[in-house]
Amino acid sequence: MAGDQDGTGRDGTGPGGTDPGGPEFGGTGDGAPAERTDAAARTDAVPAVSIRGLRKEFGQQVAVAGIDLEIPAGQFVGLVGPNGAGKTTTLSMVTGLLRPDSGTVRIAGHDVWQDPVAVKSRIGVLPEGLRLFERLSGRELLTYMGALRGLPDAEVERRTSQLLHVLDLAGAQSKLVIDYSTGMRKKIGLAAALLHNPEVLFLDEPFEGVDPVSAQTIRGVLERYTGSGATVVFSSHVMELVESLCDWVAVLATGRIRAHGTLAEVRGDAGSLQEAFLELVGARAGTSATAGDSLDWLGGDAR
Ligand SMILES: Nc1ncnc2c1ncn2[C@@H]1O[C@H](COP(=O)(O)OP(=O)(O)OP(=O)(O)O)[C@@H](O)[C@H]1O
Repeated sequence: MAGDQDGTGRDGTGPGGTDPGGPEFGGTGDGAPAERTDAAARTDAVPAVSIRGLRKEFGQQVAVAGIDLEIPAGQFVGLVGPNGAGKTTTLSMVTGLLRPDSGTVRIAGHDVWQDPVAVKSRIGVLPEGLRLFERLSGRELLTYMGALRGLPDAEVERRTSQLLHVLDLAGAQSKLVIDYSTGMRKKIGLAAALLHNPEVLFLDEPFEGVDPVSAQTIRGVLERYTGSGATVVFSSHVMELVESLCDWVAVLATGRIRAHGTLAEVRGDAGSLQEAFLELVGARAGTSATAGDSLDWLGGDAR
């Protein structure tokens, strides 16, 4: 019910005893905590993501119809919407992977298209349909990504070992990525996205195809990461997951933002986020019954 949570969507105890015990998410990772304090103070004032008039069409299809949204820093943010709502298109534009037709995006105050280097050093991305360097092993992939990010070798080695351990990939570290399962790919992709300790992490359906144990592990890592002041923005269709994880939610439908704010604000008087979501996206009453009638050939009675 509305108001039964403290708005954090988290109980503060962390996930089922998972103790990442290592990667200094949210810190500088280079032994400079004072810098991080300054950074945290800065991001208090500056939104993690600021979107203005964002629009994208594919031919006749308006995928994103002019979005304005400010995502506060230090939050666990869920971007939810039905199939085809424009979530992936929005995330692709926000992370600089797809050029918008119009509009601007700023990450921690930096324009994604005017200042791409500043933005890319501050973000981590786990995109939909993640493409990885398939012929590298998991460890080699992280080592390579660390080098691309310009991290010192010893630091890459340290972070890689810790991430592999925490994400339960240590046993598969020498296996080629092409031989990884769907869930393992998500986890190594997440490790690659976290390696440089970004300020804002964007995840497109991070829990899709992930078993409950791995989901809990990923959850633990992300909760630890946001707990230190970083921001996670993730897309999902799974309302229960969003409700249990997120501080802040934006609901997208037909390329437009239908609601945004804290979980309690978006849920309003509805019994659950799922109910609020169905109201917001205009789910048609009786849809399932109608579908049932039109499928009169389906099922045992029709044989
Ligand atoms: N490259 C493309 N070419 C043509 N149409 C596209 C392209 N990418 C997305 N679209 C269309 O834009 C709309 C938004 O798609 P998008 O993938 O952003 O939605 P989504 O909310 O991520 O959906 P889902 O939850 O099903 O992944 C859809 O109608 C889709 O068909």
